[in-house]
Amino acid sequence: MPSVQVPLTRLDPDVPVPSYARPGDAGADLVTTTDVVLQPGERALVGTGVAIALPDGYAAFVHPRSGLAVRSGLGMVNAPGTIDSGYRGELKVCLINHDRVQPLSLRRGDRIAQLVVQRVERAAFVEVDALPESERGVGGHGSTGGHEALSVPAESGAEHRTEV
Ligand SMILES: O=c1ccn([C@H]2C[C@H](O)[C@@H](COP(=O)(O)OP(=O)(O)OP(=O)(O)O)O2)c(=O)[nH]1
Ligand SMILES: [Mg+2]
Repeated sequence: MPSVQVPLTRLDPDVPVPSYARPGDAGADLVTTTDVVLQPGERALVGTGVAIALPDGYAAFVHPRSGLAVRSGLGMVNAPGTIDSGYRGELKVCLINHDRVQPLSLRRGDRIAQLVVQRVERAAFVEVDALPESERGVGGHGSTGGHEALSVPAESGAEHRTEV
């Protein structure tokens, strides 16, 4: 059951209105309006043919689709892309081919990304002399452990390991 109405215009009359593939889906699929071939490592900004007017207090996030990522290495350079509520331009997606070998071919109308609409807070950032203490404190970037199998062997030449 939709919980918010979002006015939408189609800048390309042939593209479908974004829709959720199944009940319970968080993302509504977006399509590319152009054919595009991406060489390994290449990126391209593609249009989706739609523009929206999100209500105040909402934002939308453009996420990659996992199937295309697994099958072809398709990703988004700036995932997730942030759509501001005041933005009235065409939703665009900055695609990238992460495959190291195979070029990736997309056809007009292919579903290339998904749009997740969310409520967002706007914060008042209040500068203080000292932050309140917390259990985590300044620990981050692996401070809770559990990733020993992923640590880079010393002989690999990695120079940027830091103790956390
Ligand atoms: O994947 C994306 C990301 C952004 N946008 C549009 C909507 C968003 O409201 C606007 C600005 O995006 P963002 O704030 O991420 O980019 P910026 O580099 O900060 O540009 P600006 O200075 O226009 O805010 O671009 C898209 O169409 N697709
Ligand atoms: Mg911005």
